[in-house]
Amino acid sequence: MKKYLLEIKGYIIGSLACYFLETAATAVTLFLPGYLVDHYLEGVGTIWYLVICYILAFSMYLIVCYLINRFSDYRRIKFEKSIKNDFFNSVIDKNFEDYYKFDVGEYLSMQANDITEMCQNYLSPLLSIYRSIMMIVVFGISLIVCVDFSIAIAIILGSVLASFVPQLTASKLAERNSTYLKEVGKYTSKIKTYFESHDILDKKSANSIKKVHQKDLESVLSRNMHFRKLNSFAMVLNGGSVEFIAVISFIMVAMLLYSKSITIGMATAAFIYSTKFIDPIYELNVNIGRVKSTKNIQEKLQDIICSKSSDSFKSIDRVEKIETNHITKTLGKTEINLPDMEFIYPNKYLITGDNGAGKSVLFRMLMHFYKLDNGEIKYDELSQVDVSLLNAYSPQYPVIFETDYYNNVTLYGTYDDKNLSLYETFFPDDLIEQVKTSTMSKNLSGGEKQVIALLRSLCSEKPVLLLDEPFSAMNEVTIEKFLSNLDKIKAMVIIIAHNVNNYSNYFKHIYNIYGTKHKK
Ligand SMILES: Nc1ncnc2c1ncn2[C@@H]1O[C@H](COP(=O)(O)OP(=O)(O)OP(=O)(O)O)[C@@H](O)[C@H]1O
Repeated sequence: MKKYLLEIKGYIIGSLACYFLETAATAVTLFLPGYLVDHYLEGVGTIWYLVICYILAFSMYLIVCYLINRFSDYRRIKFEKSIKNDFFNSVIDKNFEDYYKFDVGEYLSMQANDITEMCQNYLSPLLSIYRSIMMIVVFGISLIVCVDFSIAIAIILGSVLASFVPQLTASKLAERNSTYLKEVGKYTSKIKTYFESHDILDKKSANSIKKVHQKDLESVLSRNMHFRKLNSFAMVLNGGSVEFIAVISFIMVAMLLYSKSITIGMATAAFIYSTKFIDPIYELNVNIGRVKSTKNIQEKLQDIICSKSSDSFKSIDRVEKIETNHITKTLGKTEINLPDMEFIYPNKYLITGDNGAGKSVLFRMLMHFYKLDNGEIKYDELSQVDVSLLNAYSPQYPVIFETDYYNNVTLYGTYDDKNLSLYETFFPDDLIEQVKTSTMSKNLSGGEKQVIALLRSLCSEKPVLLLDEPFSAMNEVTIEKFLSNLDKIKAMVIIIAHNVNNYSNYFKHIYNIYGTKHKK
């Protein structure tokens, strides 16, 4: 958090300076009524003097309040922007295993809710704590100087004791808040799937989904209620301890007035100060609680932002031969045994096999997303290499960005388009025309999306293309046109595909994978 606070130190200093001016202006407006009560008989000049002082102090207070709000907006936006950016970049940079520690919905919820919530409940309350301390000090001194020492000491001591009360509930509150936010992450993940299921739902299944959703919603809100229940109690406890100071000062003013130890003006000032003194103490208590309630969220976000994926293998961008030897991998209850395979640049390979045999898992191992349990994968005799510049991976379900054709195939301009027009000739003209003219690639058909995914892999110009079911939504004409151009691709191409009989004649090298054992 320190790094983010340092980034906005200018705004923080500006805010603190404004808080000081606000406190000074308030202290003057609090002092003047009592002074007026004791000195109004001194003449019209004194009264005018006090009126002008009051108007000036009040005007300064208004101007400073405006500045405080502006500083608050700027620092809040900058703070949130830095954290959201760092969070997004860290998630994007994570390796496969680290990334899948959380679900996409949980990341969405953290990016959209947790960070915003943390900024709301951390930054402003943290500065408000300083503001409250400043007010307590200034009002405390004013009480001692302008009112009466014994009242001032009683109020100050009571305040110090009251400021410890939030500690009683703070850690429990933080724990409940973090449990609630975790549930919100899971809920976001689930409703994402429910909304995506919209098109397959009929009236009956829609009702089932509504019931399941209602249960999920009740579960997440019950967590919120659990947090709020304690929060309500904490507020009453913290508020009550602060209000108790008002009771003490009331009793003391009454006794001092009775014994004629203070004037009516001093009593007026004591009432006004003690009421105003209570506000910052109350705020101090509430804000300490709010800052503490974000502790667990802060730790979770910091874990994600600070943990760097530590693969520091040698990066390679060309390869002559890839070999797999005696690979086994257990995922959940499934044990996968893969046959030994050899892939030579720039040959083209077809991989086929039963559903669930481990074909996609093989690609994830070639990408080093999964670590092997046994066996090895060698890239030109090397087993510890960074393959991100070598392999272009196209997963079973095409990833389509919410942008146009060009940005999709070049991945927002990352890849060169020098051979794009050549690659476009690998597909039927009318299909390419349709894909190119669509302004929002998200709306394309399944087969059209697969065209985009293939063109993106080709434009990467990487020497190894790993294409997982690239034709599953394409018609035969399109598939055959692409396969008849296969030899024009200057890369090692490994394709996972079913209905092998239809296009096995396009491949000289075919591997069949039937090695999965299901554990009991
Ligand atoms: N992360 C995972 N956790 C648990 N099991 C997994 C995981 N990933 C894959 N599996 C299991 O491993 C097996 C192989 O999956 P894989 O996706 O490689 O199959 P596939 O050969 O590509 O099948 P298909 O042709 O149906 O796409 C399946 O039984 C799958 O359920």
